[in-house]
Amino acid sequence: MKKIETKLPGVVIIEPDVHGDHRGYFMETYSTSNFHQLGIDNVFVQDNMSFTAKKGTLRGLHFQNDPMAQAKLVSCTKGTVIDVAVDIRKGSPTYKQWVAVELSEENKKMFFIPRGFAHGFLTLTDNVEFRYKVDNLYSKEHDRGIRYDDPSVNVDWGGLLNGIEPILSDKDKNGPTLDESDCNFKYEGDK
Ligand SMILES: Cc1cn([C@H]2C[C@H](O)[C@@H](COP(=O)(O)OP(=O)(O)O[C@H]3O[C@H](C)C(=O)[C@H](O)[C@H]3O)O2)c(=O)[nH]c1=O
Repeated sequence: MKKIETKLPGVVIIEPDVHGDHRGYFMETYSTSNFHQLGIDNVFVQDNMSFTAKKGTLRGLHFQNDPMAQAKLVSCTKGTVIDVAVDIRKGSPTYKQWVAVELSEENKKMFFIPRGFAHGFLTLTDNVEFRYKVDNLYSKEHDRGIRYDDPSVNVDWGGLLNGIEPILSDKDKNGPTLDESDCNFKYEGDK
């Protein structure tokens, strides 16, 4: 299992060891010991899975406010997405900066996003299966979203939107910018 740092401290890409043979392949996608070696000791308490039928659908940018903030370990097990994490911790040296990574059934990459970051993805294919582990339970009252096209964050979704609005939930379509939101994360040093 290999960890690749990004420009956002704590936000890392993980490449699992894939054991291929004539039948197909096997890989450990998570173990406490492997992740401890990577310096990730979050205790995951919930597994999620979403299915997105159409290419050009965007889910995000989402987070849960403290005290129900969630770190996420995400991967795409069918299809391909551009996955994005945004630093939304006021006072952080990388506040409002973002990183994007292509996750796919093909590349089997995983992406670890600590608490204090918004997360979202744009589907590049139809029939995307997206799976993730979170280290805090879902809390509807703490669930928040900010606009995928927040001009003060200025995420480059791979130039794939070219001004075409992606398929969005009503919540995401009408979401606030980060400055308009009641996001309550404060920077307390990089973990
Ligand atoms: C997140 C969540 C949602 N729900 C229910 C609430 C709604 O009735 C329904 C769909 O929720 P939502 O539209 O928020 O689903 P997504 O747009 O895929 O949201 C997710 O997408 C981005 C990419 C994320 O990183 C978050 O984990 C999550 O916010 O599932 C639950 O029952 N449990 C949950 O943990």
